[in-house]
Amino acid sequence: MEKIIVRGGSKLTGTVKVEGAKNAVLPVIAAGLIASEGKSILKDVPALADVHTISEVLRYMNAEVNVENNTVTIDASKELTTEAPFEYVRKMRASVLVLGPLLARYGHAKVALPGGCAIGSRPIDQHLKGFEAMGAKVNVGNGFIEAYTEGRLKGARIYFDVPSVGATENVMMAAALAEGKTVLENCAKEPEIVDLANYLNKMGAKVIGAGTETIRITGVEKLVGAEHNIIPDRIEAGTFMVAAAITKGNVLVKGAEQEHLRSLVAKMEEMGVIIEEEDEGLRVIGPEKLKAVDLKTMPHPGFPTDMQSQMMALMLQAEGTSVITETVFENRFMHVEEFRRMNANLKIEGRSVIVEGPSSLQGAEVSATDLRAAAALIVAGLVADGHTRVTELKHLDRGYVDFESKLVALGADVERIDDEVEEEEDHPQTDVKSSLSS
Ligand SMILES: CC(=O)N[C@H]1[C@@H](OP(=O)(O)OP(=O)(O)OC[C@H]2O[C@@H](n3ccc(=O)[nH]c3=O)[C@H](O)[C@@H]2O)O[C@H](CO)[C@@H](O)[C@@H]1O
Ligand SMILES: C=C(OP(=O)(O)O)C(=O)O
Repeated sequence: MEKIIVRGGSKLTGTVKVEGAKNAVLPVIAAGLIASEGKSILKDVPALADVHTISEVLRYMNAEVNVENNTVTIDASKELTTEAPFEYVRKMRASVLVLGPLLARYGHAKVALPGGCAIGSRPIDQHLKGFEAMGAKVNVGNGFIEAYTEGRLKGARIYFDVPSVGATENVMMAAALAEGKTVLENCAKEPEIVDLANYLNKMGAKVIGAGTETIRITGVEKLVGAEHNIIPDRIEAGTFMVAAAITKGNVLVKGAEQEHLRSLVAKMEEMGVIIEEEDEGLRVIGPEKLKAVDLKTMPHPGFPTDMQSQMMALMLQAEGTSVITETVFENRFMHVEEFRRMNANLKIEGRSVIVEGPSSLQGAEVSATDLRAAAALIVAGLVADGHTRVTELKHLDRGYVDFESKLVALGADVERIDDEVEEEEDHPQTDVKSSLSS
């Protein structure tokens, strides 16, 4: 098993470039299924495990997908299979995003039920409610969701009970090929939804209002492949911003979009971090002392839940009591126990965590509980005394490209090793022959 070893104590300096956004590229690749003609060429695609998983899902469905040098080409013009088995959905929940495109194009889609995960139960009732409102019949049973419709989906007015990113995307894709007009209300407003709408529009869709509460879609009869550049990853950018701040460093995060990061920038500034907008991105300068703050995760433009664990690491270094309240996912505090192994002073109270800082963090063996927790533990390791060993790297690799190499380029002492090699070094196996002869 692989581990990342972090030796704390280095200040980060220099420049790091962010990749294309995982949460933008996954729905965009799923949307590639909707094009019955032409090829899509997607650029600035991050080389992530999740990108390979969603590409495998499309290939399973008979689409041609080529992933090379940050470019993905998709040709979905052949007849497609409309089912996605559990082996893919298990690896990556975003596989459910093929439901909308397939249902709209073929009137049928069957996808394994995603089930719960480490951060919460993550139901998909709002996706299904949207499809049903457009005339689909939906059956959930035997571990599958199956949706079908006679003829085309019909445009409808749909009010989401919660502003769900995935439901907004899935239903928006379905509505792009539906008959007539669809109005989606109480939509999620994340930048990744705007990116998906832009791609759909390049394919010939008529979507307006993405990024606001109300999205209006006029259905068209067919969509064709298009070229599209994926937006920069605001969560990867935010993670490096926190890494720079926690080490009292000075880092230019190239590609960080101030517009997408307002809530994070505001919170970090409240803590005393200096953040300057430059032509190429955001420069982050960590202060000698960080101030304690309170924060609450909320749908965009509120503070992103995907930055909650990294900010917890930063708060561990702040002077005083900080409170983090998680309102998006009901179980996204699994990393608290791992931070405690590093000597952090944290207390969970319902949906909040009370952080008493500054903690003198100590290196320990910790396990990544989800992908952001993986990054947060590594970031905490940058200021811990001694070695921090982070395991369960499959989570990290879902969402970060070359995380450790990028940190090393900024001056951190971080390496990925194979567990067995490390054990071999710690306890070299006795050479049986030489020990017998001695
Ligand atoms: C691939 C991707 O883009 N993942 C992001 C996406 O996940 P995802 O799209 O799964 O997250 P949602 O926005 O759907 O979830 C937000 C909240 O809505 C609830 N909910 C959602 C759907 C539904 O049908 N019913 C329901 O109750 C969820 O349980 C959760 O409490 O947005 C999350 C919230 O910003 C991020 O943490 C994830 O990184
Ligand atoms: C929770 C996340 O992603 P996903 O929805 O793909 O699990 C994340 O990116 O932090």
